[in-house]
Amino acid sequence: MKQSILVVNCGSSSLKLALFDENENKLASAIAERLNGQDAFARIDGDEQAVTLPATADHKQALKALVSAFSDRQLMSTTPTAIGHRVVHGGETFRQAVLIDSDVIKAIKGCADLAPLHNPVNLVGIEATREQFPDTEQVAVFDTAYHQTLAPRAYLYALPESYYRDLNVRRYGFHGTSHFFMAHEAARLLEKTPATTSIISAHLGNGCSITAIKDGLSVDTSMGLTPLEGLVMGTRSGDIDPGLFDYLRSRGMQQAEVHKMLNQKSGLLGISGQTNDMRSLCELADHGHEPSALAIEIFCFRLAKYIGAMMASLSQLDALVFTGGIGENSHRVRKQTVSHLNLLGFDINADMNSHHGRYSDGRIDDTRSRFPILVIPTNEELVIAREAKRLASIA
Ligand SMILES: Nc1ncnc2c1ncn2[C@@H]1O[C@H](COP(=O)(O)OP(=O)(O)O)[C@@H](O)[C@H]1O
Ligand SMILES: CC(=O)OP(=O)(O)O
Ligand SMILES: [Mg+2]
Repeated sequence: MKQSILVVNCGSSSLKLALFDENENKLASAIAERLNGQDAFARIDGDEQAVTLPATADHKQALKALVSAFSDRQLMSTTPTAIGHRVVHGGETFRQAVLIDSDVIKAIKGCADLAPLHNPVNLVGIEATREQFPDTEQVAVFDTAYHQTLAPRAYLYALPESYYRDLNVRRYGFHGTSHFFMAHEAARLLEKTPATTSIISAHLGNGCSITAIKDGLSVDTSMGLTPLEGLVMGTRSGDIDPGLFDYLRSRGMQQAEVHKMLNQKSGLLGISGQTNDMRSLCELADHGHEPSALAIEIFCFRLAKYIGAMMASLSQLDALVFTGGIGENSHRVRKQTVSHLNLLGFDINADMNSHHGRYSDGRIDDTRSRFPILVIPTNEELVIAREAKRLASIA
């Protein structure tokens, strides 16, 4: 019988699916967007015809519809042999991926307070696939797991120690699956081994984070207790002064309102007043829209400052790596970011940067640059599929 591994990534309003065969070939991938609201929309990559969904479809309905569409279009012939789920917050409970059982589900629920936008919806995905494929082994792969090698100097906040001891308040870090993949891909491209490779990995998607990786291990990262800390993101503010809470409260704003403002109305969207989509922002900026140009500049400046900060954790640097939808595609963001780092010795090659993809080694640094600069497409789904295959003991 043919084996296949289904990878499920549930975001707050989206569902991404990928299907792999036992040899890690991607058989199909699909996305459903605008779930739990109006105008849900789904499509299979490489297929122009949309997959029909009820307008107010939730994650469960979207999953069913996409799995049936995979079968109807002959992309999937049998029940998957294993299912891998992205789970955002594993707290300190999960240092690595695990097979899902009822205790694991309970523990993931236990971490939900720390990632209220992500974990509950990850659990909806797990419940939906357990219902649809009750006999298939399921594996949870945590964004936080790769960052469990951070030392106390990097993960502790300068708060009274009881907050860590009694309330688990610490920096956890996220996007670990992508940063782990960068550590391995960069080593491969540089013809080294991960255990001897040190990089700074900038994952720039809707959520953005940066990680210092020393000899293959995460040693510092920009996201903290929740995925709100650090870089400027699509709709999240990243770092702010916590004094803002007192000030806004004194001006009559409620906690829920502040939460929504910082998570959903800030970042690129907040500054530009237009969109959280970097591609659209670049177009707007090209047409002279100043708030969009400013949003891009604040995004790049914060990122550049963090690249400098990440160097404090490393004793050698083999490459600066850009990944995620923005990191892989926006030559403007890469150029503007590196322009703040000339004093540290980073220099980009304008031609290689704007024609990235023409060169198979991923390099975009100039010969003058002290450090290699790489663009590497991320593949979180492949890492999740590998973990699912490993833990579900597929031959
Ligand atoms: N050609 C491009 N130029 C600039 N930004 C791009 C381009 N292609 C994609 N992006 C940006 O990548 C971001 C989405 O990244 P992605 O990694 O796909 O997100 P997610 O975190 O949802 O997986 C969006 O801001 C999008 O505009
Ligand atoms: C943790 C996080 O920010 O995830 P995403 O980029 O999917 O929002
Ligand atoms: Mg992504």
